[in-house]
Amino acid sequence: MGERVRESSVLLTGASGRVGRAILGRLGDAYDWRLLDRDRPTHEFDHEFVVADITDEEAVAEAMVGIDAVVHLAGDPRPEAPWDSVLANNIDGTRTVLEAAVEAGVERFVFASSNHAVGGYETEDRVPKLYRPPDEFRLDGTELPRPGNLYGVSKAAGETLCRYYHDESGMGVVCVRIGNLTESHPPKDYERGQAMWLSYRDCAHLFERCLDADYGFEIVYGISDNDRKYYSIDRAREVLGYDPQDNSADHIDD
Ligand SMILES: NC(=O)C1=CN([C@@H]2O[C@H](COP(=O)(O)OP(=O)(O)OC[C@H]3O[C@@H](n4cnc5c(N)ncnc54)[C@H](O)[C@@H]3O)[C@@H](O)[C@H]2O)C=CC1
Ligand SMILES: O=C1O[C@H](COP(=O)(O)O)[C@@H](O)[C@H](O)[C@H]1O
Repeated sequence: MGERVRESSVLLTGASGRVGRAILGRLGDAYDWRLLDRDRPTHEFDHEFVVADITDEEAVAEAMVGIDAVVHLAGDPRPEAPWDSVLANNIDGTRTVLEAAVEAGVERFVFASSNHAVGGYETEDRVPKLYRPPDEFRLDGTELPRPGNLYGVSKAAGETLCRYYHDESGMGVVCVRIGNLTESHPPKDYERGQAMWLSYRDCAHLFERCLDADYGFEIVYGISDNDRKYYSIDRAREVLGYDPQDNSADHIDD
């Protein structure tokens, strides 16, 4: 299978949120988007908008009709989210979206995973030097998940669901362990956030590559090309053609 054609119909779940905004802000005209969120949009979108909860199997199946690719962002993004919420929104919701995607013959599925799926690697003996440039420790996506909270557990479960549905159906799936997305500049006075910063520009480019590249099953890290980093972006470069333009070190005096 070669690179995607641009006329793809793409379902974007969780479209009203921050990551959705970063993607649509730059790629709004690049695909035929169908947006989905449980919250009604607070502003006008130039795209079809489905108000639905991703745990509603019928509504999700209906939203999947005619869709070529899915970017699945909907979920509870709070690192401190309680179990009942991540169980429903992040685990059950992700299973529902994956199931409907396979049923509808979707070709590409992009899952918003998180740095928190591997937060447990930030052990006391590794931090804070892990967040600083000379340190050579790197996670590259081949390591086992090691969540540091129940939210991270739910993201690791989402990745496992992605693996299962890929193996069952052959649908191309990429799990993006997103770092810390902030607009304009990296978080201030927060070394961890600077090491895993993802700019809006690089975020949109990465998701564009996830929609256009050819792959089977992948786990990649979604961060900018920061001097300070403990996540490798080599796999994203190799398989997806990710070519980030931003670096948190360039904003140190902002
Ligand atoms: N913003 C970041 O830095 C990071 C985000 N992520 C992941 O990316 C995804 C998007 O995150 P953000 O945009 O930051 O969060 P957000 O809270 O701004 O957006 C999430 C959207 O999903 C919707 N949603 C939640 N549960 C839903 C459900 N059951 N059915 C339908 N819609 C539902 C919400 O209404 C919201 O509009 C999340 O899965 C999050 O875990 C992962 C790592 C870092
Ligand atoms: O998965 C996520 O990670 C980012 C970064 O984590 P943090 O603990 O350094 O804030 C977080 O901001 C975002 O809300 C979450 O979904």
